[in-house]
Amino acid sequence: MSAPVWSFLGPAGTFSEMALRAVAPAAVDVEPCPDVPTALDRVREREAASAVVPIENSVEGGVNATIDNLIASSPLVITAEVAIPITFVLAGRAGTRLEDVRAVSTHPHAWAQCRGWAHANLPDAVYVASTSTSAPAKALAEGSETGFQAVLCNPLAAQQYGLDVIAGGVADNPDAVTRFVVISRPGRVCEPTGADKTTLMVQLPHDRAGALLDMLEQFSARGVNLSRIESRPVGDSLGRYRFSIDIEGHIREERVQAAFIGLHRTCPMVRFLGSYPRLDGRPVVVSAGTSDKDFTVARAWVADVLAGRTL
Ligand SMILES: O=C(O)C(=O)Cc1ccccc1
Repeated sequence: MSAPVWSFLGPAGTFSEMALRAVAPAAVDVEPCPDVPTALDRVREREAASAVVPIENSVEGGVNATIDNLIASSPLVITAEVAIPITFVLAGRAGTRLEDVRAVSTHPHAWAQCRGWAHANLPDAVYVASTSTSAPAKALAEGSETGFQAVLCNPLAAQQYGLDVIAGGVADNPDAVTRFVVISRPGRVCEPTGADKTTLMVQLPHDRAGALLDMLEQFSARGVNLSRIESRPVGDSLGRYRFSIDIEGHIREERVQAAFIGLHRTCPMVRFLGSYPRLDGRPVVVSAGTSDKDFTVARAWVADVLAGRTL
C-alpha cells in the first residue's frame, strides 16, 4: 500500500514544509504546491490526505489565502495546529553583496516581518511579491532571469538551494511565530482532549443594529472564550463581512454546541471548520455553570418539569 500524500505550500524549503515535518507521520509522501489554494484543492480532489498551510502570524495576523479558501467550494476542516518560530536570512547567488541588491523577493508575510530591516539597510530596494519564501530562492538557484538579486527566506532554504547568506538577523521581531494547520476532508469529529480549539466562520445578518454584539453573546452566554476573531469581506458588495473565529473548546462539548445552535438560529451562514487539540496543551478553563455536567443536570430538570415530577 502506498504512503498517504500530504500537500503543502512549496516548493521545498518553506516554513510550511518545516511545519509539515513537525506534525506529519514519518511515512508520508509530500507534494509541494505552488500556492495555498492548490495545496487545499489536492485534499478536495482526494489526491492528498491532508495539507499543511499557514493560517496566522504573530506579526502580520491571519493568512487570508487560507482563511478564505477554507469555505470556498467544498468545505475542509482543521485537524491539528503547530507553531513554528520564524527566522529569516537575506540570501543571494554566490558573491552577491548587500550593495548589489536592487530588488528583494519573498512571501508577503515574510516581507511584513523584515520591512523595518529592509527600510534601514536596503532603502532603495524594490519588493517583488512571491507565493512563498522558497519559490524565489529556487528561481535564483536555477539561474532564471529573476528581476531580483536577493530573497528573504528561512536559513535552511538558503542552504538547500546553495545560496549565500548576505545578512542574518533580518527579522524586525525575533520572537515571531507562525501558526500552521493540518487540513483534511470533513469526517466524524474526533473526541475532545479537554485542551481543544474550534475554528468557525460566521456571517452576520445584514443591516441590523447590534448584530455583532448578538453574535458574540452566543459565546459569552455559554462561557466560551474567543482566542481569535478577524473580519473578512464577503466579496459581493462593500460593507459585508464574515468573521473568522477561533474559540476555546470542542464541538462535542455542550457549551460549544449551545453556542453553535444559537449562531445557526440567528446568523445566515455558520461554517464549522474543525475542533482540534490546541498546540500549547493548556486545558480549557470551564466557568461555573457551563460544564457538560451542568447541561445534563439542567436538561434532566426540564424533563422532570415536563413530566410533572417537579416545578
Ligand atoms: O513561504 C513560506 O515559507 C511559508 O510557509 C509561508 C510563510 C511565509 C512567511 C512566514 C510564515 C509562513
